Amino acid sequence: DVYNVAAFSFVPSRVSTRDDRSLLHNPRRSAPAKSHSILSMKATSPPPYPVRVTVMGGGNFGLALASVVAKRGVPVTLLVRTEEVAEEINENHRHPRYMTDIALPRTVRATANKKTALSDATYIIHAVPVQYTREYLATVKDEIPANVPILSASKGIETSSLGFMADILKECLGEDRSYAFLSGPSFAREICEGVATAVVIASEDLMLADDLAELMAGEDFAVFTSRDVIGVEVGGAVKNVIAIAAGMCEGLGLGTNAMSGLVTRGCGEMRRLGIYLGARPSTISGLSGVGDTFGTCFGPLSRNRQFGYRLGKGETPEEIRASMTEVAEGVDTSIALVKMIKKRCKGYRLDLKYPILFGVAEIIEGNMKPLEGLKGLMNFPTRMENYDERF
Ligand SMILES: NC(=O)c1ccc[n+]([C@@H]2O[C@H](COP(=O)([O-])OP(=O)(O)OC[C@H]3O[C@@H](n4cnc5c(N)ncnc54)[C@H](O)[C@@H]3O)[C@@H](O)[C@H]2O)c1
Ligand SMILES: O=P(O)(O)OC[C@H](O)CO
Repeated sequence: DVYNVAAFSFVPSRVSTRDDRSLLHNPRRSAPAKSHSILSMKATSPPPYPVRVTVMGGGNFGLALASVVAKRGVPVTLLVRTEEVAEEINENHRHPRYMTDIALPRTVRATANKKTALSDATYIIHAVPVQYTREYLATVKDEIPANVPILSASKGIETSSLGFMADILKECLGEDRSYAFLSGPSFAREICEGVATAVVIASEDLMLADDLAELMAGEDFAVFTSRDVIGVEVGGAVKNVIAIAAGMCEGLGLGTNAMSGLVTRGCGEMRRLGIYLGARPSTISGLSGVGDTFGTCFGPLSRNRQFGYRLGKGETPEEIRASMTEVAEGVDTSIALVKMIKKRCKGYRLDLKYPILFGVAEIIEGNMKPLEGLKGLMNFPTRMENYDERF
């Protein structure tokens, strides 16, 4: 499996005692109950200082990150929305709705009591989808102790404010605490199965990023750090929109040439926007940018890609939305992205600078069919290939 062989090189050298079998893709992962059998559930040593982690959001990614922390031997509490879900997790070590075939580490404890979950947390991980975040934070804000750092794992742009997670968190929880942002190709299911995963944690407070990396890194979870918050956030938001386009490409029955061209041009739009907003180009080329775009566009697990695939097959955005039980962040983010680009990027004919991002938004809004979008991209005037120009 080329992806996983490549992933070996991401594992930091200090992790030398790993059992390499636990890093391999599990071909039997679709088999229920045994799907995580190659997981080495043993905890590695916890940090030599007292730490308690609380994860807000008991969806797929909240479960995955709670598992990562628990496997490091660190006490972790999952804050879920109902006592019924909490009881199910505490008694049967499974979530009743998300990844129901995955057995969580037994040390993951769940509660619906905000005070119990948050009052003594050393770090709080936020894994609630972007569009619900503001409303969610209003309900927990009073229980979050001052100064506790927050690690956000959500990817996207809020439709109401056109802000990234960094903007929303600072507005809702204040500018005084430190924030960090985890991103990169990291499907919840593969994390839970112990398949090798490499992510990046970005923070303006590099010591916080280092501490979180130290806390979370393990034999199957490599963590890199960065100071480039905007770069990491642009990648996380844009890659989901490119994945919708890639799914459409697949749904329309196009080939490898089309898919490769589309994803490369999409990454070019990501780079152009990132540079415009102050990102480092190398961040866009890294795990949270091009890396996550590859994982989301080419792998089978992405909900955004699945959304696009169904669009390509002829379903309407409304039909797909109504039938999806999980969040595909790229859908709302595509609309927000276009508005944000129009608001923040100077220059004219921005639709020609970001044809894929603008095209996906038009299709999601029902103004264009996927095939028309494709024809529009193919009928573009001849021009230089240049991803560095800002506008
Ligand atoms: N699933 C993954 O593999 C993955 C990987 C990396 C990043 N992410 C990101 O993590 C974030 C969370 O995604 P997920 O996959 O866990 O989502 P999900 O669809 O699995 O779960 C949704 C979560 O949102 C909560 N929720 C639903 N409606 C809500 C509401 N009105 N108010 C408050 N909470 C509500 C649910 O209780 C649940 O915890 C997203 O931004 C996603 O892009 C996901
Ligand atoms: O399933 P998706 O499309 O939300 O993607 C999940 C993660 O962002 C992959 O890194």
